[in-house]
Amino acid sequence: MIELLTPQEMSRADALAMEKGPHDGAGLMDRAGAAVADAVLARFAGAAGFDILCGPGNNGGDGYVVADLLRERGLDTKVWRLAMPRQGSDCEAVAARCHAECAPLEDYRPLPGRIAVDALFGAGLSKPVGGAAARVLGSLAETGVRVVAVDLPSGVSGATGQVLGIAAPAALTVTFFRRKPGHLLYPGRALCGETLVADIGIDARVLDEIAPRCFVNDPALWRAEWPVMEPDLHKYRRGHVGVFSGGPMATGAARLSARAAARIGAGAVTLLSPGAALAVNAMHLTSIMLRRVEEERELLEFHEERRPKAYVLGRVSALAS
Ligand SMILES: NC(=O)C1=CN([C@@H]2O[C@H](COP(=O)(O)OP(=O)(O)OC[C@H]3O[C@@H](n4cnc5c(N)ncnc54)[C@H](O)[C@@H]3O)[C@@H](O)[C@H]2O)[C@@H](O)CC1
Ligand SMILES: [K+]
Repeated sequence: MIELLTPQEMSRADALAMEKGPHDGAGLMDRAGAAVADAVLARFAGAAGFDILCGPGNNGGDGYVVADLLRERGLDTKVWRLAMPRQGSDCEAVAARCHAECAPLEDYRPLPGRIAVDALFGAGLSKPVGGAAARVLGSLAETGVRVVAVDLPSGVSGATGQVLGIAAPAALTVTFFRRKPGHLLYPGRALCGETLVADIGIDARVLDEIAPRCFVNDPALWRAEWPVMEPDLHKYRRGHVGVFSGGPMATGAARLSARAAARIGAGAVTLLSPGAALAVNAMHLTSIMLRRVEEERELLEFHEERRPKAYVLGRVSALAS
């Protein structure tokens, strides 16, 4: 089963990992930034340059690490900061040792051919994006500059996938440890582009304490509950379903229900049809059986004979008593 973590659960995972070691906050951030830089280089090494858009929190901290690593490679790299790093944060520590050139975010203009690394907000997004950040994200979306999002496209809620204010679509999103619901739920899912999950050295055992309640809808989640057919199973042991049809002008829902019952594994399905609709139903049925049931007596006869396990009836079903 693949766990999904809400932003709060992810913060707890970070905190537990720091508590248990071996990496402290800045160490995890170094690994997160390195994972993003590796992904950027693997796909966009030939870009004209790299603009790293950094917010004031730890998402921005990942951005400073990316900027330093790309700069060390001799690549044209520039940091555009929305605000100074939050005091006392891991972001502040990594920003202090970042050697990339820094400029205010409001002076940033997207240039074709360059890559924008979006490290404005991640798990800590707490209100709709406005001001300079919103203008920049809007201009990224308009110019179609390729964006690599750190953790999540800024503006996308990790909890719900909803956009708070504005978000720029990313070509690639690199997230850490586990995905968040916002990576899978629309519109976040579409805004993330390709999503990579990087191992940043958090021990999976932290999940025992967090006890996540949300998982990727994958066969591993429900395969154990899937009914297994024994080799000697036959249709008379898989239940019979009776489906009531309406009159000649109201037969569709009943046939859809009958097909659905057959598809989910009923051994036999009988469509119980008023006489006037028999021909209409017969025209459309192959493996579903058809039987005239118009009066209570006919239903009782069918019931005695076939002992169905379930009946499906809708608004148009009616019997003459
Ligand atoms: N050491 C750590 O804590 C690690 C954190 N990681 C990164 O840290 C991120 C989470 O960091 P934070 O919890 O600091 O949160 P963020 O950096 O996502 O954002 C929090 C900051 O942004 C401000 N903010 C939030 N929404 C805003 C808005 N709409 N407009 C203007 N300002 C806004 C908040 O006031 C706060 O200063 C993750 O997404 C991940 O990228 C990873 O590097 C792993 C290690
Ligand atoms: K981001």
